Amino acid sequence: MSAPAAPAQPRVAVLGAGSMGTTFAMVLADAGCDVTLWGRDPAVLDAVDRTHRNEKYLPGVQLPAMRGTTDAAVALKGASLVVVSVPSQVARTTLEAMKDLVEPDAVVVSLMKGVELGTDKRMSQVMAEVLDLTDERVAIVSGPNLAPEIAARQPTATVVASRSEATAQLVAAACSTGYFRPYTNTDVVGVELCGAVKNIIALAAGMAQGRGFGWNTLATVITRGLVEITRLGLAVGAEPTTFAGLAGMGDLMATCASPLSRNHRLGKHLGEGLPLAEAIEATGGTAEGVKSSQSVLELARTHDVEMPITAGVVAVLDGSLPVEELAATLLNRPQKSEAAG
Ligand SMILES: NC(=O)c1ccc[n+]([C@@H]2O[C@H](COP(=O)([O-])OP(=O)(O)OC[C@H]3O[C@@H](n4cnc5c(N)ncnc54)[C@H](O)[C@@H]3O)[C@@H](O)[C@H]2O)c1
Ligand SMILES: O=P(O)(O)OC[C@H](O)CO
Repeated sequence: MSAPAAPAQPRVAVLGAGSMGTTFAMVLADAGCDVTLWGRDPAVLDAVDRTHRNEKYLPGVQLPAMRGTTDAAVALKGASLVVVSVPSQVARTTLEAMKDLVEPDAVVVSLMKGVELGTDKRMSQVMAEVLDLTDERVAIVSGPNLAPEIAARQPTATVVASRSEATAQLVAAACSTGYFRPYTNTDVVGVELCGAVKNIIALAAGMAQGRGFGWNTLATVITRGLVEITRLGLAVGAEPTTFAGLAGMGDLMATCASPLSRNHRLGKHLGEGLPLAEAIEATGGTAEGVKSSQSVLELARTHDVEMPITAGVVAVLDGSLPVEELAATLLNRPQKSEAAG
């Protein structure tokens, strides 16, 4: 089956009116798409519809013209592209409630960077399962894409991945603007895993910063984090070239280094000694790594892949390892060759 043809001005439904859903809706509208943003909060969606502002998630940002609605039927009617941007752990229930409303040929795009708890499935797998999608109807957008910077229309690049190059090109064309440049890729597994696992590594980077450690430690966490991501990715069929790209090293650098990252901030709060519940409260927004660390570690165990940073983060989060002991736990493992990966 070939990829669906692109209409001149694609009608797009964006599901999830948080910081990334709203930001990507802005990119799509700037790129010339006819956009409807769906969310649950009537006050937020009413303001998006009437004044094109979302002060709750993107304070001070003037959005281009778009519709806002809490009615999924309104958003999905006639939409040839459906973009999903809810927290990963609610993707399945959100889509199940709407599955009869999605147009039969619509391409469904995930912005989500998580792995489902209980099933260890990536978001493209969850979407395909719930909506009964062929490969040609599934795409992922992932890269160094901190929403507040995109919303300020700062120069940004990303990766649009689909098993179908034609679908990736169609989605890339729909979101291409003077400040947002998508590259296509057919490695859905690699692009998606990079996006989910970098959040866990960013938690570790934040913990290191919260403990007062400097650049050497940060560079070590990033570099050895990439080794972990690569190990797991290769075990589940990712392409080796993806890890050095925007969705791999690119997103890892942005998320581990920037205080705009919720995962980084949450890790920092933990490193400074806040208990998990207080750290989550202080961070605000969705920090996917908290839950995905468990599913990623399970996935790693299923494939017999060693992920010491991920295991350490899980142990800190579940309270079995004090955050002050994380560094020593990682550094005191048996000596090994870097060439061993
Ligand atoms: N914010 C970023 O910089 C960024 C960038 C790239 C990708 N992402 C990814 O995008 C996804 C969404 O993140 P975000 O930053 O927009 O999160 P957010 O916390 O800003 O917003 C989450 C949105 O989901 C809604 N939501 C929460 N529970 C829900 C439920 N049960 N059913 C339906 N909707 C629900 C919230 O009301 C909110 O509108 C995540 O997977 C994240 O990793 C975020
Ligand atoms: O705020 P975070 O930690 O979810 O990171 C946002 C994006 O994924 C960065 O690319």
